[in-house]
Amino acid sequence: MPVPAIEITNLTKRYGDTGPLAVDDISLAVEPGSVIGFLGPNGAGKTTTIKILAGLVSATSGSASLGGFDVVHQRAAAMAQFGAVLEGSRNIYWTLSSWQNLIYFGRLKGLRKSAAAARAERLLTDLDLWERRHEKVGGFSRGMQQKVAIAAALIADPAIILLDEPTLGLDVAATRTVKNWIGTLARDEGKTILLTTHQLDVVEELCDRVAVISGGRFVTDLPIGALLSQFRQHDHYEVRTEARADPVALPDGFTAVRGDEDTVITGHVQGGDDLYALIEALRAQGLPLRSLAQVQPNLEEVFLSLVKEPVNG
Ligand SMILES: Nc1ncnc2c1ncn2[C@@H]1O[C@H](COP(=O)(O)OP(=O)(O)OP(=O)(O)O)[C@@H](O)[C@H]1O
Repeated sequence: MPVPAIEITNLTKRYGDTGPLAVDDISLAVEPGSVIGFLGPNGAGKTTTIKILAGLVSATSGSASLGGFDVVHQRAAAMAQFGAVLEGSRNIYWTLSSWQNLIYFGRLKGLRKSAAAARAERLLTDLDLWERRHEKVGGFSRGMQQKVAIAAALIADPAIILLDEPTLGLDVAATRTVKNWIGTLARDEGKTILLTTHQLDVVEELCDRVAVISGGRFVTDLPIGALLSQFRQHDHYEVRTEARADPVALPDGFTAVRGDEDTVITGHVQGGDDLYALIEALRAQGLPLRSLAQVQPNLEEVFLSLVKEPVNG
């Protein structure tokens, strides 16, 4: 791999002298131009890790670097590598307009006024905010404010973008806009993006790779396809038959739920024999086979089983 865009080595964080480990010896190397989803339940250590990368929290031990620059020992160079939108913190000034915010953050990042203005125009146009650039951000909807926050993080055109819950609290339309925009930044502009989210459809759509953290430790770190295929070793089938008052007798491993129209039977099938046994059982009870489909787990199912039962990454 070329120099990783984001590198974390044996990183540990304990808040206070006696608190539990919020981050417990994690290591990660993210290839330039990739999008990595950082997933985990509440309190898993995601925000702490991002704050260490952003230079806002100091690590207890281990190291972190951005674009090859150590966030502690080469702080200025490391800080110039990224833009961040952090969860729950107000990343922009609500009493200023989006235009004023972007110029302010551009100047703060060391841009000349003309460069900041050119970049702000492009970002606000891309995000459909150009017409309203002189309105105060405080009067914007949550989705528009989030778009301005992301634009502010991108004002100096950083190579690395850290996004903590970028779609939190957004409605469907605003989520779609932000999601599309993250996709464009990754695909067309080659940015390296690390994002945390509890919205797994966001991860499934945008990420090349997923690292799942639980209790401060990585549970797994895999390309998204590999992660899903771990759960496809056994085919999961859904079979529909008619809804009857009597319970349906099923071979082991299958469960039935009776709806108004159909009875839906689901189960993991480890070979053709399992499926034949089910079909034979239905036939013996005079139940017609209305449909038979192979169903794939979605990322949410995968994530929940990872947190419950670790697999090797
Ligand atoms: N400033 C702090 N002082 C003390 N403990 C903290 C502090 N910030 C976080 N923690 C603790 O560190 C652990 C990890 O928290 P962190 O915010 O990193 O998790 P997270 O994965 O981002 O969770 P969420 O999905 O809820 O945002 C938690 O046990 C949390 O209570």
